Amino acid sequence: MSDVLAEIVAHKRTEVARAQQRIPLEQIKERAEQSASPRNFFAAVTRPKGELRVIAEIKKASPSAGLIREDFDPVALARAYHEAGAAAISCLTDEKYFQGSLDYIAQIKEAVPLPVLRKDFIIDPYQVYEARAAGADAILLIGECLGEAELLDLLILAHSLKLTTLIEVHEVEHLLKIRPHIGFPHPAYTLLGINNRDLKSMTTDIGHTFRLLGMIEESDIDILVSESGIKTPDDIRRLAEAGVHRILVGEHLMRQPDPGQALRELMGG
Ligand SMILES: O=P(O)(O)OC[C@@H](O)[C@@H](O)c1c[nH]c2ccccc12
Repeated sequence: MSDVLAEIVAHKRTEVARAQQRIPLEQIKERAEQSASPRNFFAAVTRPKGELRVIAEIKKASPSAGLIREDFDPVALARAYHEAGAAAISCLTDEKYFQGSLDYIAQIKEAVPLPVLRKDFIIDPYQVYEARAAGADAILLIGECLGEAELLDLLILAHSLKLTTLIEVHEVEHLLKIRPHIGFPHPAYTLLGINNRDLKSMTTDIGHTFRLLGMIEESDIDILVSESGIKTPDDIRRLAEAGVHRILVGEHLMRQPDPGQALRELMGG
């Protein structure tokens, strides 16, 4: 684990302990089970086959970039993304490092019909219940943060709550670890993300997706999401030529005065 990631994960453990004192596990479980049925994030991102689908991200700040967008209204951003043709929304919910909030999810879902991913560092079942209770339709699981047994437990729990999971990796080592579990416990609810950001050097390179592509089954290409560092229509064209049609874009859009217009331009008018 990189230093940044290790620090964030350590902080998450204290955060989960604190949250559990406020709302005990039994109570958050109850709230999760009583919340409305999730929207189908998986279907929104993978259909139709072979066509570009963009997960547009709502992110005010990040450890690598600092403050990204001063004028930050998550609901207005979600509306703009929806009108521009985003397939789904990714919303940072980490408060300390990304200036996000779990409350944004419900606000966004009230404003747009798109499914929403809780983008956070999930290391504990408590956070999965919390995500569902907050209205999330999907959660991110990061290969670099989780051992194999932990990953399987979280996948089973997410599936029992009808959440889609996006399992993301950067390192080859972690791709090898998670590869046998792609599609577990249900093939219709897991997505595989390749994160182009190297958390050690904090640089992004979409070439990383091409390098790892050879290690991914042809049949998994439709569930593959290239994440981070995507900025131009040319990036998208190159990914499409390699068969990658699902992408996750944050910073580039968040830096533009008009993120909706920027998304339209990115997707090719
Ligand atoms: O802002 P970018 O370079 O377009 O990247 C978006 C997304 O991939 C990035 O925010 C991300 C990928 N994996 C994460 C894990 C946690 C927090 C954030 C992320």
